[in-house]
Amino acid sequence: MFIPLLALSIIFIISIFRVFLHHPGYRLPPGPKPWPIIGNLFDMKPLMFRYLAEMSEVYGPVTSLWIGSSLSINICNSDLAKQVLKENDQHLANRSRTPAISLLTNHGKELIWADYGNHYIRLRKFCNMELFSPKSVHSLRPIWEDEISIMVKSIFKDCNPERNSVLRDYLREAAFHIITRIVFGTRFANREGELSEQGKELKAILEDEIKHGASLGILDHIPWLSWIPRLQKSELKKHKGRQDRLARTILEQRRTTTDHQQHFIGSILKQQAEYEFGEETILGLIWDMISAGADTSAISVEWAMAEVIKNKNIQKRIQEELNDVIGLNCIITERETSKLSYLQCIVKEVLRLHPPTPLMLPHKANKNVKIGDYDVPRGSTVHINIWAIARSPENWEDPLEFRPERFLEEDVDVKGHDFRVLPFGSGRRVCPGAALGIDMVTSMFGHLLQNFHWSLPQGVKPEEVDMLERPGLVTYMRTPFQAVATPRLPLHLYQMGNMDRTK
Ligand code: HEM
Repeated sequence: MFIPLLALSIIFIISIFRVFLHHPGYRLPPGPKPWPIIGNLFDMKPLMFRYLAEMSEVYGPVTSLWIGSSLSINICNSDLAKQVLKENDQHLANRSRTPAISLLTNHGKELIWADYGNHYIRLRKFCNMELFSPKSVHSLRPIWEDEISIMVKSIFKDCNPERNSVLRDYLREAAFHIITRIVFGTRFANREGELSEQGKELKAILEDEIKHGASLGILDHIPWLSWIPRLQKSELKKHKGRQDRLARTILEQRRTTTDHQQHFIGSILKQQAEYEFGEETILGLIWDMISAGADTSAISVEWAMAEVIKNKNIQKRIQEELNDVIGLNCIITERETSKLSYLQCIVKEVLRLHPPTPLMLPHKANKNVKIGDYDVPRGSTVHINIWAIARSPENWEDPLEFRPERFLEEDVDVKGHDFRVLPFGSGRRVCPGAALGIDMVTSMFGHLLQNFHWSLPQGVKPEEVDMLERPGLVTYMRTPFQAVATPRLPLHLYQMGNMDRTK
């Protein structure tokens, strides 16, 4: 009895020391008072970006929270975001990893969770030059056009005025096949949607990934208590083993087949020697691309559909544009996308109002820096609340209104150059898949609106649609959005192959 009590007292005293005296002489941003050991853990809310936005109304645009004994600095203002992502970018480009993420990524041996340094710079160069160059993104287009055509046919098959479509089911299915084809160069299902054994395993792993990524035990936030065994550790190790086994098998199969299609594994294997990739890095890169690429696009299209279907005038205007530019006897191709200016504005507006990663990904300071009037000590985590910044009345007129026209009135970049709207982040760690993401979202959304007229389910009023988010690193709508689809093109077009449906 005496020894546990003594141990607890020592932990208590150390924690007080760590929370209150750890950063003497620093002027830290204001925030709610932390408790010993746990810091502000009990202040945390499932929708953290909403809570942090409320907190900034009380304490100001830069605030701090103690998560256990880790300091988290939260930015809710576009000028301060610029200080983080532009002026101090080099010193704030590391990543904060929970123990679970460290285990799944071998302490950041891949790209997304790697700290900024030689390994990261090499990988990032490879991504920018090889995987996401404009030429590569362009050559991947047939993959997503084919998958979108399969999605349209599947919605058409299920069309029935009595039946509500759960859009997320179609979008996730399409995004899964697009991203796995882009990465592996293989479709893991037949045209009827029946998954192969590898496809089933891939899907199961991705479902588990969400579960593991989201399951942050309280102890995970208190790094200096890392000696206490974590219950989920063995489960995480099992998950990682399963991931590696599957990716290794597919990698070996791809190594021995020659094809001329563009896909990520092909580029990785071709450049492996030049960029000195070890197996660990290749496997990590594969899972990075799949996890970063699939949900973000499906989420954006689901939000876009909800906003447009709620607002009949916007749906009417976009369909008029589609009629004028493309007509009713063929479907959109890449050639026309650039002429669909209202469609592009809708995509920008949805990324402004509903960024799929509202707090981006956590950055970490590798040096003491100053942001605004405050110190950001080395080792602290920095979150940029891009959700709050894009809804700030300081930056936007009627910020909560979904009004795509604002982007017709002002040409605003959404790929990291305008700090009022940062759905892809900015600076060194800006999303390398931004152009691909925008193209995929524009294409999916455009096809859905060109092929079908959409209405809310019988009896549902626009104001009754649940526009809250589901908690997580990426934010789907809390309630899967449902709508009724009615075909608007000549029926024979839904039966054709993708190529035959174009002009
Ligand atoms: C609508 C679609 C997308 C959105 C909104 C989005 C958004 C973001 C954001 C906010 C970040 C974090 C930036 C930061 O921490 O500073 C990020 C990072 C990343 N994204 Fe995307 N993304 C999208 C699509 C994609 C796609 C399609 C891919 C690849 C197939 C991709 C791959 C990545 C990778 C690898 C990173 C990590 C970059 C790094 O740490 O250096 N993303 N993305």
